[in-house]
Amino acid sequence: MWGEGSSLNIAVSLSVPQGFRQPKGLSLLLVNSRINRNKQTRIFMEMQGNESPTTSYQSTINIPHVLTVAGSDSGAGAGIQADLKACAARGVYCSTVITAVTAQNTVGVQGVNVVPEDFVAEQMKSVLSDMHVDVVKTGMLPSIGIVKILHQHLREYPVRALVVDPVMVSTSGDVLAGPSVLAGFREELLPMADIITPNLKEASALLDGVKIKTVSDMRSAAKLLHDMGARNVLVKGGDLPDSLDAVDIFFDGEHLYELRSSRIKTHNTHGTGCTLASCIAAELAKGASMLEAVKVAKCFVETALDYSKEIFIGNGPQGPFDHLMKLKSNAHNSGRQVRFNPSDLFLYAVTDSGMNRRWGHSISDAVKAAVQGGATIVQLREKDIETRDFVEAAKSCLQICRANGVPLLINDRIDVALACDADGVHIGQSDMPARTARALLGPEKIIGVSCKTPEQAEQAWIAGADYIGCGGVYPTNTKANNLTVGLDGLKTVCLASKLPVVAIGGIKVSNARPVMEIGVPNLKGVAVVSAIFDSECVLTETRKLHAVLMEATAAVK
Ligand SMILES: Cc1ncc(COP(=O)(O)OP(=O)(O)O)c(N)n1
Ligand SMILES: Cc1ncsc1CCOP(=O)(O)O
Ligand SMILES: [Mg+2]
Repeated sequence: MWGEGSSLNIAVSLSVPQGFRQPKGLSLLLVNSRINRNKQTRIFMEMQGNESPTTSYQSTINIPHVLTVAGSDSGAGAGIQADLKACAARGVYCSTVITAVTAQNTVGVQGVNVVPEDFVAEQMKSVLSDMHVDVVKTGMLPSIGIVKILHQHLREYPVRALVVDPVMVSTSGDVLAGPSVLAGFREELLPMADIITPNLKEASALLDGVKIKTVSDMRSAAKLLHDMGARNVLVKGGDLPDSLDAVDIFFDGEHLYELRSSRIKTHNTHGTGCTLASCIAAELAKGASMLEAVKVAKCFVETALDYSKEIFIGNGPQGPFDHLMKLKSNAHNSGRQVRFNPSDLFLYAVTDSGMNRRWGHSISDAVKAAVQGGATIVQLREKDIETRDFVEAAKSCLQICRANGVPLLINDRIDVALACDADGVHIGQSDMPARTARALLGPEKIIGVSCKTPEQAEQAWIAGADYIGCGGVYPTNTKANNLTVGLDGLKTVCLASKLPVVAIGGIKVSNARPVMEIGVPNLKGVAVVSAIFDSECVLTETRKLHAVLMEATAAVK
């Protein structure tokens, strides 16, 4: 149902009368648009041309849509309520088929009332026969009959992807689906699932009680579940004993990925599984690849957990977290499709207003030349510019960068990054903490942090950064009082860092090669200011540096 590179689900269909052919000189004109009751944007178009009369036709754009088939949680931390909030936070429409109503709070599950099977079927038909659903996500499926109904409906109304969260036991330990449902999962749902997201207990139950106690066990479990028919498997290691990190294993049938992040110390974890699966579904509905969807979903959950550490709802041991309160991400509106690719760090161009003034270059002309010369990422480091001018310059640079598929980051200024919807920020040890920047920017934006020591690199990773900048590798005049760490210091930080690294400080055509050749796989490139911007022809200097980096990488391989 789902494949890498599936396109975004914006379909514009134009219905014209049978036998209609567009006459010469006739054009389509968008004259009006509005959202109707069925969440479709209706676009009214008119045919205009020499010939009269003018004819009106209608066209539709579908909004990404997830259907969740799950149980209701009266405490609203998990189940249908979590799914609705997760989809809303990710900017996706969510319809619901309720399979059971639970009386539940932060203490546990006090009661379960299973919805009659024929009424589950009726809800499913109502939604699927009327609305365009991109992705179906399943949660609590309390009976084998309901599993079968779901199976039948998915055959009758195929969707682009099926995300199966095999809910069996609540976080409080209450059983939500008995052993008979297990057979249904194995026989009916796994072979249809584009991804299945079991926790350790669920993975073990699906595999006839096999013990899963280590990351290596998780890897084997992911492979076995894949063999049972699921196209992709995410085994969640939240319950892994003695693990300081949150480790999940993702297997796409070919590659195993170990997705690691720091474990967030909080009791407010009720509903994380439902939220994660719904976020994956939402990202798939928007057109992301499976791995990208999983990574964004994991980052979203971590950020929400971190910012809900202090909230207090209910008196039980496991509270809900807040999907929306402090996550003000507008990233789903962003023009970039891909979040962050470490290879973007290859030739990292950092602007400097003083240098541009000296050579009579505008910021956008300098950025354009750098991008044309081969820069793979751009950072606007404008230390002495009015905020208003900064935002304007950033907007025009963003257009240039977007047109060339190059990410644009803002140095220091999270407000400017938000104002122009830049792709991310670069922050130093005395700038805003990376964790706070992440909460403000949301899970999709790129965050880079300057680090000179292994400890700082560890902290950057814990805080949710995407890469680190390490330097000054060589002495520099561009940044005052900057400690030089040298090639050895760079290597030490790279070896300690779980994140990709870009080297910075005094790097130019004549000395870039030894940097690229330090022989550490996570050193992904060099960041330069004066080497390219302190020159009359930014294009030529960038090209020269690009050639040196290419040679150095070819020699290393
Ligand atoms: C890629 C990259 N690495 C390091 C820095 C330095 O950032 P910071 O330490 O915050 O210093 P300023 O650049 O703000 O003076 C960077 N900008 N980019
Ligand atoms: C911003 C920064 N951070 C560490 S060194 C440095 C300046 C790099 O500039 P240049 O490439 O001109 O040496
Ligand atoms: Mg800074």
